[in-house]
Amino acid sequence: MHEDSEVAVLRLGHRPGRDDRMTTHVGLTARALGADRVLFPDNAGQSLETVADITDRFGGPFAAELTDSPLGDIRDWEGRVVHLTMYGERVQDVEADIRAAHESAGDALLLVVGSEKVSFDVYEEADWNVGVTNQPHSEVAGLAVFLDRLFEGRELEQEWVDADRRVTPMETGKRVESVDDEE
Ligand SMILES: C[S@@+](CC[C@H](N)C(=O)[O-])C[C@H]1O[C@@H](n2cnc3c(N)ncnc32)[C@H](O)[C@@H]1O
Repeated sequence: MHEDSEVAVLRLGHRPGRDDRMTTHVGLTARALGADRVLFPDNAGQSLETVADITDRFGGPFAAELTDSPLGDIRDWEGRVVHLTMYGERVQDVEADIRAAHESAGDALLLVVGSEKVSFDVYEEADWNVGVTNQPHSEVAGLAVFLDRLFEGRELEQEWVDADRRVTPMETGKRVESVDDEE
């Protein structure tokens, strides 16, 4: 979480039309919950634009990029690869090892989430295949729980820089303030 070693999220696969909102939400969730960067497949340009727009307005640092070689990105990753899958080891059993690799050993993490069927190569390339429960659900939910476990809740306190606007938390109602108006 903007510490020394990076946490990046790779969205594997994107079916235009059907996956538009899910791919965008993978990026928004990665940003909101402490990842440094998201990599989208190169047919997900609309999701990239949306995430970049949110980052412009609500702050960063956060990077969104397209990749034409997601499997190559996994193979060439200089760090450790965590693949989120309902078939994997239980997150509560492996989170401490993953956290130690990231925080103590300083390994960059690539968190991989799928859309449709994920090829077996990914299971083999991953350092950890991790299940957030071993029940089928969603890449967005799996990513959110995993990031919160990885950062042990510290991501909820993060400061946002270069934001144009900021939400003021309220018991009732909605308030969004321009950052320039306050400073
Ligand atoms: C809708 S699922 C489809 C998975 C596909 N049927 C397969 O065999 O890989 C899309 C993605 O959600 C994530 N996902 C779904 N359930 C999960 C779970 N229980 N734990 C972790 N990730 C999960 C995985 O990243 C998965 O690739």
